[in-house]
Amino acid sequence: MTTLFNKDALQGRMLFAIPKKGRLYEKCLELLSGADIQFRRQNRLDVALVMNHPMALVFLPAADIPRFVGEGNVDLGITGQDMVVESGLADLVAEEMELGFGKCKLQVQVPEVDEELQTVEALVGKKVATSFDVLSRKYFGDLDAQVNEKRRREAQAQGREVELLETKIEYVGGSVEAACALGVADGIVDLVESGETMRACGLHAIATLLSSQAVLIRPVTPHARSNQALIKLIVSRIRGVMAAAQYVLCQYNIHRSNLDAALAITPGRRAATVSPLEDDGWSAVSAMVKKSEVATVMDRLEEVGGKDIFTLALDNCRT
Ligand SMILES: Nc1ncnc2c1ncn2[C@@H]1O[C@H](COP(=O)(O)OP(=O)(O)OP(=O)(O)O)[C@@H](O)[C@H]1O
Ligand SMILES: O=P(O)(O)OC[C@H]1O[C@H](OP(=O)(O)OP(=O)(O)O)[C@H](O)[C@@H]1O
Repeated sequence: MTTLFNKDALQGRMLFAIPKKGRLYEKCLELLSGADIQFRRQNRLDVALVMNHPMALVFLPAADIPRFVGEGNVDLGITGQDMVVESGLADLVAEEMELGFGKCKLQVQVPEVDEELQTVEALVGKKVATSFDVLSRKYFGDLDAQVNEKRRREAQAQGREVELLETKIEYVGGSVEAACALGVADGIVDLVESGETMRACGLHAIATLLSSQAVLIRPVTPHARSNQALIKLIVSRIRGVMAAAQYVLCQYNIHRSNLDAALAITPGRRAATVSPLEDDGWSAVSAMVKKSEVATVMDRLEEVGGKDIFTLALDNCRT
């Protein structure tokens, strides 16, 4: 019987790594569907052959994807920027594009009630629990050095000995937010999006290590077997899905005397399309407008005499 965990089954296929579960999974499936990457994932299998391209999807833990990409075992991958930095392999991984979902911040959090621990300096020498131990060791390593240097200078001025402090970073695999309540740590370093988890645990943030979102990544040094043409096609399709999600097509009519003012409001991505109307002196304009700016753009078009203004959602596009 042939299994998908067989090198031969994957021979000649471009490999694309997708988080196997968790916060990024559903959004990745939407992106694959928008890019018309067709596959059927069999129950319990972490490899799926793509039906309409010589390609296979490999479902991996988000934390492992930077290594598989960086070492050239797969040709493309989606994971969080936080995972890329935490992997320590950022130099081997090229960020092809930010994907606009999975937005969060990696923050130092402490119990709100603990009045003595309201700055990161106050955590120096104490215990910090996290799943991001590489980033946390670096952050607190630098902070320990700064705090110790200050203490050393103060002690020297007073002619006394000083004890150097070292923050202890405790790795925990999940449910980091429970660490303080359980007495495992004085503070934590964990991801925050809405802040609900943090607040529910009586914690608040006192510093940010980094801001993150999902990214499409590829190896800096592609594998010799890589199908570069297919990689380029898939990247371009994903870019199209991303652009379609960010833009709408705005159409309106405008008298030619106000056309310049209107085009300054809707310059389009490259240029707006202007067509003459039968009605003397009027033009029809269509231009791509950022979704986030559409209400303001419509207000401003009305102000300069725009008529019959409407927007159309984009399903997909290439720009
Ligand atoms: N609350 C959140 N909001 C937005 N994005 C998040 C959030 N939590 C995590 N992420 C992003 O999703 C990535 C994967 O996190 P997730 O918690 O889904 O991990 P996971 O792969 O399911 O691992 P595990 O379940 O073992 O913790 C993170 O690295 C981060 O980039
Ligand atoms: O600010 P919020 O919107 O509340 O999100 C933050 C939570 O999301 C992540 O965990 P997730 O729920 O993915 O589960 P995990 O703890 O198992 O990783 C993170 O570790 C926080 O616990």
